[in-house]
Amino acid sequence: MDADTIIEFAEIGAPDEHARSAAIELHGKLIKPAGSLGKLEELGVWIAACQGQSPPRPFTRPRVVVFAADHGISAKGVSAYPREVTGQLVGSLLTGGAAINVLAASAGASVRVVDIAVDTDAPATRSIGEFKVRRGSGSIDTEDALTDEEVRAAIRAGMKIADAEVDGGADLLVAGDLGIGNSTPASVLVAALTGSEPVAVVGRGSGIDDATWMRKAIAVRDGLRRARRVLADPILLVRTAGGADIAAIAGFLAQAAVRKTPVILDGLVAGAAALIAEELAPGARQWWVAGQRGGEPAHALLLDHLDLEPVLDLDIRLGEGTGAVAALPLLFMATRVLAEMSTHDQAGVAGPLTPPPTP
Ligand SMILES: Cc1cc2ncn([C@H]3O[C@H](COP(=O)(O)O)[C@@H](O)[C@H]3O)c2cc1C
Ligand SMILES: O=C(O)c1cccnc1
Repeated sequence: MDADTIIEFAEIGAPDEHARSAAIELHGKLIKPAGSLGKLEELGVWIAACQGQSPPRPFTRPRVVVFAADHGISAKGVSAYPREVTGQLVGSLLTGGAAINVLAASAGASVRVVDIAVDTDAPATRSIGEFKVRRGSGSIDTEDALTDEEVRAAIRAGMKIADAEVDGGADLLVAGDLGIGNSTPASVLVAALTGSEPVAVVGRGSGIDDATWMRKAIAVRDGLRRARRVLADPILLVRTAGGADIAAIAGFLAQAAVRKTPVILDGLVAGAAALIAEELAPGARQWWVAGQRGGEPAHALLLDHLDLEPVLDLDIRLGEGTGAVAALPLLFMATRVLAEMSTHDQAGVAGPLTPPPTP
């Protein structure tokens, strides 16, 4: 095997305990009753621990990378949209008209689009095809999504992109997905890794009707039958029942943790990739926060499995990274509270009558 296709992650270290304690202590000194900023305090403490310093530095380069791929299963009528929409949407992301462009611009993040496996010659995808590992993918109800070589290339691509982003100064990462039909493989992976039945994971995806839901449930059932045979091997699992976008996102999320860079997780599809990433690089989840609770049933299952409590409850079920970026303003606030608020001493404001118990 080519050295470039061996998938190995450095051991995942935990976020810094000293910085965590220092941030908790600092929260107790700021001019507010201890704990009164609720979850914003917990988020700030987590960010300090990830950065290894208290107070944490306000983010300067939050970055969204959207991974686009086609899915063979879309030919089985599991989506509300035809497959060619994926390539068309890539064009929209590049010209700035997609949901993620608008949310990211509002929240102060920049967006990069990567064509990992879009089956098109459109100029838009050609120009971003540097990491392309194939065109499309196999129909996971009857065949593997990818070959062994392809799945490794996709994971490596995600790892390299995470490295390049961190080396380029990104201090907070989001992975987004784009691929008509991709909620089907994502649902299969969640069912496989959480031990759930098909009916518990099949959601409405891009807005499917009842007849489409039935076809999707059958596709998930058949995909799950194949996936369960390879459950013990995460690379084989994503090869069998995932896709190139999911594989690349898994590599990206695991490598972000290796690089000690915090991540906001998006919805079902990025979340399914997060399950794979946690299998590949145990402990990676310590570097992730869940942006919001989405509307897909499998999303709730995967968050439980990763033991992540979402910051928000917005019912976003789009993908593209939107559910993650929606929580970004809160992470900015949580960081700046620690970095910029005055302490009682600095402000000359008297503290509580009796000092609060140390947490
Ligand atoms: C206009 C449009 C924009 C999107 N942005 C993300 N998705 C999301 O929905 C699709 C997955 O749902 P399903 O499995 O039902 O096809 C993917 O493209 C995903 O990225 C979109 C879907 C559409 C139609
Ligand atoms: O939650 C998601 O990530 C999602 C849900 C439906 C369709 N595409 C993505």
